[in-house]
Formats: sequence, structure tokens, C-alpha cells
Amino acid sequence: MESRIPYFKSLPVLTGALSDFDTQAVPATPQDLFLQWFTDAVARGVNEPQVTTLSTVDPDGAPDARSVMLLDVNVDGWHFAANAISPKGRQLARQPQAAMTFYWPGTARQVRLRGEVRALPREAGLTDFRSRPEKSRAAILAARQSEVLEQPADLDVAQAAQLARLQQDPALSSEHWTMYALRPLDVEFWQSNAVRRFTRLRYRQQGQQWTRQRLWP
Ligand SMILES: Cc1cc2nc3c(=O)[nH]c(=O)nc-3n(C[C@H](O)[C@H](O)[C@H](O)COP(=O)(O)O)c2cc1C
Repeated sequence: MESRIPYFKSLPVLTGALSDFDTQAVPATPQDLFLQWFTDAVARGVNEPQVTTLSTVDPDGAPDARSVMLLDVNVDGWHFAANAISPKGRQLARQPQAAMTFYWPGTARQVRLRGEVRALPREAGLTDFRSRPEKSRAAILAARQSEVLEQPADLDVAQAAQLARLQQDPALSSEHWTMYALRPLDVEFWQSNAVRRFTRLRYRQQGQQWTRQRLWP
């Protein structure tokens, strides 16, 4: 098979108006720097900056990763919602550790987080569930997420059944839809610049404080 290396390497990367990253002038917490970078990504027109790659560990110790939507960032961590009985939910129940990776094209910035994941109290999942459109709630209720779908028509039947239930009882909720918070021990901010000199800054939790270290690129 013909090599695709020249093709992939010919595609532009780390493009955009790049900022200098002054690691001396950063906030005390990674939450604040993350929100600065996030707001900047939105202002620069980055599409869907709230989508992140969430990596977990399966029962065999193998990594697993997928996209999820970031829903909040605060002292409790980086929040996302998922079905507790999905593979990721089961993986997190067994091994409550995860990583999140953000890359915002056009900013040449990456943010990586690693740490413990906690399922938030049930009310948080319920509030998120209730805020979703009816069809999305029906899809969550019908979820047998990541099981093999033998007959595509089974999905339509399952979703239509849940939609009918919801129309009869709009207060219906999912007992499995859960809000999670990834509370990082490490958060690394990575920035390229016009001369491809990468600047990396890692925040590390130490007790109640965050320490900061520059990393070799
Ligand atoms: C852009 C995008 C956003 C997504 N957001 C979520 C999300 O917030 N929560 C979720 O459970 N799945 C989300 N998904 C679907 C997951 O990537 C994944 O396919 C699904 O949750 C099953 O993952 P699992 O088998 O590892 O549990 C999203 C997918 C995409 C492409």
C-alpha cells in the first residue's frame, strides 16, 4: 500500500494567530487559566471548543477514549454527563481515574488533565437530564449504549417507546444519567508559537495549593 506519510505531513497544523505564553503572568489556579484560554478559543471562532477527549481505563487496564461535552469548570473540577451504565460509566465506577485532552485548532493550544473522577449527587444528573430536549431524553432512556445493535429498527422502536413514555409522563427521568467531575491532580497547558517553540506549564495540586512547573517541550 502506498505511503500516506507525505499526504498527512503536507496538511497544515498549529496554524492561526499564535500568542506568546507568559508563564509568569498566569492565575493561581488551572481553572482560571483554562477559562481564560477557553474564552479566547471561543472569541477566536474555534468550533465546538467544549468537546473534549475523555480517557478512562477498562477492566483489563487498557485505555479507552471518546469525545464528551464539557459542562462546567469549578473548584470541584471539569464536569461532564454520561450514562452510568455505559462502558465509560462502568469503567469509572471500577477505576475512578480519567484524563481529558483539549486541542483548540487555530490557537495552537492544548490542555491536558489527569485525576480522580467523582459522580456528583443525583440531583446534578437529574438537572442536566431535565434540561435536555425531549428526543435527547428519550435517547438516554432507551440507551443500551455501546451494545451491539443487531437490527437498526430496534433502535427506532426503543426510542419511540421512550418518547411515548415521556409524552405521558414529562417528569420521567433517568436513574443512570450522571454528572461527573474530574478533579485533576495535574493540568498541563501547552502553547506553540510562530517559531514552533513550545511552552508547557504544569499545575500540580499539593494539598490545598497549586504549584506550577515549566516542562521541557
Ligand atoms: C462531539 C461529541 C460529543 C459527545 N458528547 C457526549 C457526552 O457529553 N456524553 C456522553 O456520554 N457521550 C457523548 N458523546 C458520545 C461518546 O463519544 C461515546 O460514543 C458514547 O458516550 C459511548 O461511549 P462509551 O462506550 O465509551 O461509554 C459525544 C460524541 C461526540 C462526537
